[in-house]
Amino acid sequence: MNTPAAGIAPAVVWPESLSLPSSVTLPAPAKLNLMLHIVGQREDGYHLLQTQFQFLDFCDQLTFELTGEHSGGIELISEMKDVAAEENLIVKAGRQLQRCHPDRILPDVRITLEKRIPMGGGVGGGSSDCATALIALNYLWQLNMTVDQLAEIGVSLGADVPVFVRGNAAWAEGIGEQLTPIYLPEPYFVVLIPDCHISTAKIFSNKELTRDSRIMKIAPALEQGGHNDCEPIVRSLYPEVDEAVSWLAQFSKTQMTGTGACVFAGFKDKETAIKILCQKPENWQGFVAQGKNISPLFSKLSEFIES
Ligand SMILES: C[C@](O)(CO)[C@H](O)COP(=O)(O)OP(=O)(O)OC[C@H]1O[C@@H](n2ccc(N)nc2=O)[C@H](O)[C@@H]1O
Ligand SMILES: Nc1ncnc2c1ncn2[C@@H]1O[C@H](COP(=O)(O)OP(=O)(O)OP(=O)(O)O)[C@@H](O)[C@H]1O
Repeated sequence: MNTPAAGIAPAVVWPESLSLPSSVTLPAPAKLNLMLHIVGQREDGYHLLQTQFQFLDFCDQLTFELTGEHSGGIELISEMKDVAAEENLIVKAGRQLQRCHPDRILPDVRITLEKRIPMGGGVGGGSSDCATALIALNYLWQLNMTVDQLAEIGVSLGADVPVFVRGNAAWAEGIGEQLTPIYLPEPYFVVLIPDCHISTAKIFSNKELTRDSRIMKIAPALEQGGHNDCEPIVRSLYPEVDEAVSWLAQFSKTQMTGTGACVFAGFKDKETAIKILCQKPENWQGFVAQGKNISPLFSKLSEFIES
């Protein structure tokens, strides 16, 4: 019998405890929404979605160092100029964990962020940084919180945080937090980064947005794939995105991820993907990365399991 190319997967099991060195560098992977259907809206304005998330082996890097002090300090070193440290989702993650343990003075931590994931690109960089901070600090501060508790904190910081906390490619419903682990083919994606920063809230509040896509069952959705309901709005508002989709679509089925701006197409082998990326207009930005069903963060942390 042939194994299907896509289906429901077992959830990864995070180790209960890990002995991490006092200075450790961990990845925060980007994600793609391989389809994004909007099927309704909640009373609080949040949209009900059906989406497939897959991770990319294209990551920010976060280095965590325990400084030896115990004064509640979380220092963030980053080149992100337009987001104040206390507004950064990494520091917010740490503050939430501190708030959950008011009776403990947790060790001070210095976090250095090496940012590679384009901001506001629909590839989830902020959410992923946030999730890596939640997972890493849970181990480093020996809080023993469960993945469910971390995912609950995560969703209060951003709708996309839980998928990064849980670590599986996923079929997502609700506002993106009801997750079913899945496996999918792991192609090499050409990802183009149009030169525009798109606000998620702005796209979700657009009157013209389709909000009544037909609700799909998981099996046909995994088999048939889908489209992105935000794409027509974004293409009409941002000519850079429209051009990028039209260009990449010459080579393969192309879609936008999340609320944009990045657009992607998948290819079976890396060489083909690189060859296509090399043909893009010189002033465009982009990269090639492989789709991953298990988060690169989980894979990296597994190296620290004591045998
Ligand atoms: C578009 C996706 O990237 C798909 O994965 C996510 O749904 C967006 O997730 P995110 O960036 O973590 O979004 P959040 O920071 O939680 O929300 C930003 C804004 O987008 C709108 N929003 C977000 C998610 C959602 N399901 N419905 C919404 O209407 C809300 O106005 C919210 O204020
Ligand atoms: N560590 C962080 N990295 C990136 N953005 C952050 C971070 N912390 C806070 N932010 C804020 O979050 C906003 C959205 O960031 P992000 O790059 O995750 O967008 P996105 O890729 O469109 O996300 P999504 O696909 O989840 O909608 C940024 O404009 C920034 O103001």
